[in-house]
Amino acid sequence: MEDAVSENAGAQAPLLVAIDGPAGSGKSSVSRAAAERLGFGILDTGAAYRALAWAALETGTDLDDPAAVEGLMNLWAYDITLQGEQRVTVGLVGASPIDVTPAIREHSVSGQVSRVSKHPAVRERLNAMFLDIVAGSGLPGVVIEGRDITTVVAPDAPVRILMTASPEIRATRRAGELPGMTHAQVLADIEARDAKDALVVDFLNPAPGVTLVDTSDLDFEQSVQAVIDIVRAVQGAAEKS
Ligand SMILES: Nc1ncnc2c1ncn2[C@@H]1O[C@H](COP(=O)(O)OP(=O)(O)O)[C@@H](O)[C@H]1O
Ligand SMILES: Nc1ccn([C@@H]2O[C@H](COP(=O)(O)OP(=O)(O)O)[C@@H](O)[C@H]2O)c(=O)n1
Repeated sequence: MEDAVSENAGAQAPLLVAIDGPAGSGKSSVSRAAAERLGFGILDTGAAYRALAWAALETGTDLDDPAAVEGLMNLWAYDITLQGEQRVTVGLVGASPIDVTPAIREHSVSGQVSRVSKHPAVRERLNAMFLDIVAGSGLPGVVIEGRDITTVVAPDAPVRILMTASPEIRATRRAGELPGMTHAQVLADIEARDAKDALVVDFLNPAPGVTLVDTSDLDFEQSVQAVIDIVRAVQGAAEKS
């Protein structure tokens, strides 16, 4: 990572587009489509928390023990693609990197991620890693999406968006992706995870200066366009000044 940063030391910093929001609001899919059309990269920060939880489960690390999780972070090498199909790899000392792209989306991991993401020291280290990845990307812009991106990770990003939707709508969207589960089960899962995550970060109310995009009544295309319009407006204003 350090090599990548120094190689790009002379390059202009990428335009940062920070997007927060709860599960099922459209953060990942809408951010990805908007980034592709803008020619930007996309950094899915949740994937790192998922990969860390996966690595902890894999190595028998106690997910509730911050020191143990930090110890694990000293031993892992994490990599994620910013463009094209998403690929996530984790290398643990002494082992070759493993492609964990599908594994980190499994229910067995999703249900455990909040246990590692609740530790402030772990968040701090991952947040620093996210900024390194963006700085070393060499891209004209990067959309970075996750739970506390607009407030903690990139509070100075030129574009900051909170993407929301009602819990019922979010559950309907997620249920469409999880054929084995009923709407009620998915809604219960989403509400439980919202409650746990909300103990650590407020991702339901926009901080000052953050633009709210409520996708409850927007279809996918309209949601992507809403993000692109906000980015273009900021780019236009920057060109004029
Ligand atoms: N505005 C929208 N209208 C309809 N479906 C949407 C919309 N935004 C996202 N989706 C769909 O909802 C599901 C969840 O979206 P996703 O991007 O994974 O949400 P998040 O990253 O916030 O958890 C996906 O299947 C996605 O295609
Ligand atoms: N910036 C972030 C991103 C994810 N996370 C944690 O990682 C989990 C998975 O994130 P995700 O973005 O993949 O989850 P979804 O919103 O896509 O379901 C969340 O439930 C949070 O516990 C976080 O704490 N901070």
